[in-house]
Amino acid sequence: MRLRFLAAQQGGLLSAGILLSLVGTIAMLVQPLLVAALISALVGGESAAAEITTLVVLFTADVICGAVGGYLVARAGENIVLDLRVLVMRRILRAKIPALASRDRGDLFTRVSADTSLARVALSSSVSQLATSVLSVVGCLALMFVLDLWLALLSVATVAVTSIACVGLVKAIRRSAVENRQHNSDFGSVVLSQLSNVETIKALQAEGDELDRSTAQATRARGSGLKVARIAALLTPAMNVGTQLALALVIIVGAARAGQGLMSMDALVAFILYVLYLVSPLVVALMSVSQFQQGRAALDRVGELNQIEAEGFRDESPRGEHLVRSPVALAAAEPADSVTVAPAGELVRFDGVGLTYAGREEPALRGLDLMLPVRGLSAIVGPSGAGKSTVFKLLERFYDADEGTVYWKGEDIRSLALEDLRARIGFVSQDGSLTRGSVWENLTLGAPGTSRAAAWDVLGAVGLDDTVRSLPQGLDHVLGEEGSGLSGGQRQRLALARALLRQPEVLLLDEATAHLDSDSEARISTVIASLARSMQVVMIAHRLSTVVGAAQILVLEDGRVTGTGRHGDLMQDHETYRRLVSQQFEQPVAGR
Ligand SMILES: Nc1ncnc2c1ncn2[C@@H]1O[C@H](COP(=O)(O)OP(=O)(O)OP(=O)(O)O)[C@@H](O)[C@H]1O
Repeated sequence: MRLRFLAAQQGGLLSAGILLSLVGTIAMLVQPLLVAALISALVGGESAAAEITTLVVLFTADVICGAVGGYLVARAGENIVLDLRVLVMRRILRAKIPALASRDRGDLFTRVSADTSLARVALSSSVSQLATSVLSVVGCLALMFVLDLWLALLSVATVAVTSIACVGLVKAIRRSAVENRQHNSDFGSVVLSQLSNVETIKALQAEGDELDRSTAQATRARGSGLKVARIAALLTPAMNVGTQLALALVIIVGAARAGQGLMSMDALVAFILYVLYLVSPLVVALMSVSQFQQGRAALDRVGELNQIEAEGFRDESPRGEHLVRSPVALAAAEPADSVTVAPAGELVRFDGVGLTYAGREEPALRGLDLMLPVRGLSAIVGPSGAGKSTVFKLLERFYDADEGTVYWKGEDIRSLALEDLRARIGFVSQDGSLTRGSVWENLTLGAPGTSRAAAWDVLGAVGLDDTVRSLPQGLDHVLGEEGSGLSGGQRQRLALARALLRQPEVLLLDEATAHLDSDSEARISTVIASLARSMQVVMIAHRLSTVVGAAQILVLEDGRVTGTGRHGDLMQDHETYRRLVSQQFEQPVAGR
């Protein structure tokens, strides 16, 4: 799998770190033997300078190798997390909208943040800990056997019985930890949705209910966390009981053997030190196997994101700067020998287009036909749920039609490179969709090469220049989450300016004037009318006062276009349009 590759890429760093840690472990393992030699020298009244010097050297090597090795392994681990997160975020940001829509946002968030961290542990520190602790255990045992066979057999038997009991505990910890991670992920989902809807929660005075909801999830997470803690709390004492038992037996039997002259006192001291050394690496070895398995499970969860269906971009990592149309880029992108040619003046055509969203029985669009010319103002009106926004989503290719074809200048849009198609479309959604960051960052998102002068021009065009000048840091003023700090109308005008900076051929406005007061609306209407002289502007509008001047109004009902024409024609011929208009104006609006 590609993700495992990431660990391989850090192989050099990891191996160096593990190797150094192993050297440190060997330096530690030899120390009891030197202590024995030191005791023997001191008891025999000989000079112990050599033993003391070697002990100091070994101790220093143990500390330095352990520290540097640990750092290198941690560094490799952090590199792995970074690579993993970049890989996964690239996949998520390039994912097809339907593939993302079917997933829980909290679950995605946990996978990208918490699971990548767990995967780091599996691929770095647990591997290193396992290697050093296995070496410690094997080394201790081997040296114990060298020192005294019978005492070693006795210790191994005692420690083995305890270890078998502990393996059961480690498995139980793993099961509960998996459950705990799921509970934490569920808690994260609830918190995410509450943070996104905090104003609605307040307006509905539902703080109490929502607090109950997040508390319930947090309580579940606490429950499973405590379960992990309870079992983990048993593990070290269980291992300690085994060691104390082994130690007691070693002291009793060892002293007896030393008394009988079967082993020396200094060997007994060294042996006791090895018994003491044995416990901690044994616990660490057991825990690292469990961590490794948990990390592998997390890695699989992260790896599964790699299966999310991605959109087909020509460029491996598309960035706005390559995509914003310049006259040169545009000329190059025009199909030279296009087989299909659009009728003169035609920009977009929907031909018998149908779409049913996943999980829905009723189609959102059915056999929809429409044509958008290269210039002019078009308006899409119709009752709620008629399919107006879906038309935009198909044109942006967030979704592909189940039946029929959408054409761009006579070419099936599925045959165009996505980056070329989207570079030609400006889109302003109902909420403006701003993000945390400065006005400048929001404005130039998708148009990174923009000059300050061009930015002021476009802000002036949407009537936002004075507002931005009055902000404490002007263009560099930092907005809060989702553009908070600006009014709804100002956010929409900033989003409109951002779309205009990309010099689109078609501008899609999904109720983009919905939040404007009549003054701002009049200003924007003037801007839109002048834009429509050089490009196609399509407005979805519930406020029909904004569309009466449109060159064509398309009435959508139940996923079909049931009428096309100017306001005056539709007032005469189209009953639904007349009804929509009369619902908004006390007196039916006179035809133009
Ligand atoms: N992502 C989606 N998944 C499932 N169904 C959807 C999705 N988006 C829209 N729909 C459904 O498709 C139909 C058309 O939706 P669409 O948003 O295009 O209507 P609309 O005319 O823009 O409505 P409104 O004026 O209320 O915004 C509706 O029945 C809606 O519930």
